[in-house]
Amino acid sequence: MNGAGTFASVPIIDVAGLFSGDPVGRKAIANEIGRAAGDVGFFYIGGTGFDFRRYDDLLTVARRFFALPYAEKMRSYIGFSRCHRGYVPQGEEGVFEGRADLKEVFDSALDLPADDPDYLAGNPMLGPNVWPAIPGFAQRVTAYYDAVLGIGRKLLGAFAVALGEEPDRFLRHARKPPSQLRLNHYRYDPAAGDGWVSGEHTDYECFTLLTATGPGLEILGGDGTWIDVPPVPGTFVVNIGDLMELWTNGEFVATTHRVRRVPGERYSFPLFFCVDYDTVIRPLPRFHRPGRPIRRPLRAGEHVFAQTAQTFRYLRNRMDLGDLRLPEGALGVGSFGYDAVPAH
Ligand SMILES: O=C(O)CCC(=O)C(=O)O
Ligand SMILES: [Fe+2]
Repeated sequence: MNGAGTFASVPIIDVAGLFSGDPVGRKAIANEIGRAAGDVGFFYIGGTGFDFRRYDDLLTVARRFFALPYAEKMRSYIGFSRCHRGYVPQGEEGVFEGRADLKEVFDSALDLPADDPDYLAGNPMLGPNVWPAIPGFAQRVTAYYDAVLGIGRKLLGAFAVALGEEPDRFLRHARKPPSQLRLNHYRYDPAAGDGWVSGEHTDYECFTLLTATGPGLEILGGDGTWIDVPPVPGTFVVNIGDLMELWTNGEFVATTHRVRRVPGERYSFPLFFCVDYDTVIRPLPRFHRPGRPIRRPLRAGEHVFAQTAQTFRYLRNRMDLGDLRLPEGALGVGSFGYDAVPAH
């Protein structure tokens, strides 16, 4: 935790130059991205060239899926998958204080064949997706995933440049990463009062690229106040996750965030950009600074899985039964992010 100061707003960065051939322009944008990643841990990116019809298409099939009867959705239940794919009913996932989030989710990730060697070897995050029987669902989820992953690769290169590293410093570890795309559905409940529908947390991976249908996302400022991060048309919200915070020894910060209840139904689509499962993440030597303890290394996929296992009911049950153990040296939830005390 770098004890970052206060920030009043979340910057919007036009990243079009990252996709052009001009190295000077690319460096300037990378530096802007690096500043936002260090000061706030959250920023918007525009100018990505992303065709937002892919977002509309994804939203259409997400609506269709979540409108199915519960029993039908449960045919894709995540607990049936051996690599954490499928439907997450409300009550399945909870981050803090034992209270479950008030949302339902569909989880997908890199879609590997059933004979993938890591899957066959029992890797808990790598393997095939689960697809519900909705026409176009698999195609639209995949089209969105591939396009946004491509933008993520550009960003990962820009982070390296901003940090003074070789452009492929992180990218060379992103060959077969278990990056997840989540479809979050927050149902509208007129009887419910104020409060949050997704508890405060940091994201576990390198960084997240998010689209959403409306406001509700809030991030924790260094002074303990919550700041609104509503969607801005034509942009993605980007936020730093635990692994990038670790790699930079706290130079980039995995900012704590949560989702507030809003008067209406809400969908959001975070893509959590990860690196390869077995990548050992240890703080880069340039961030070994006086007064900043050097954090312990973690394996990328093991960290993501350990956090997941502590927050999903079906995995906690397996641990209770002794069928599953947390990886050696796994951290508890909430081990990253600002040290600020939240003002509730
Ligand atoms: O719904 C949102 O805007 C954010 C969701 C989120 O933070 C998450 O899924 O990790
Ligand atoms: Fe999140």
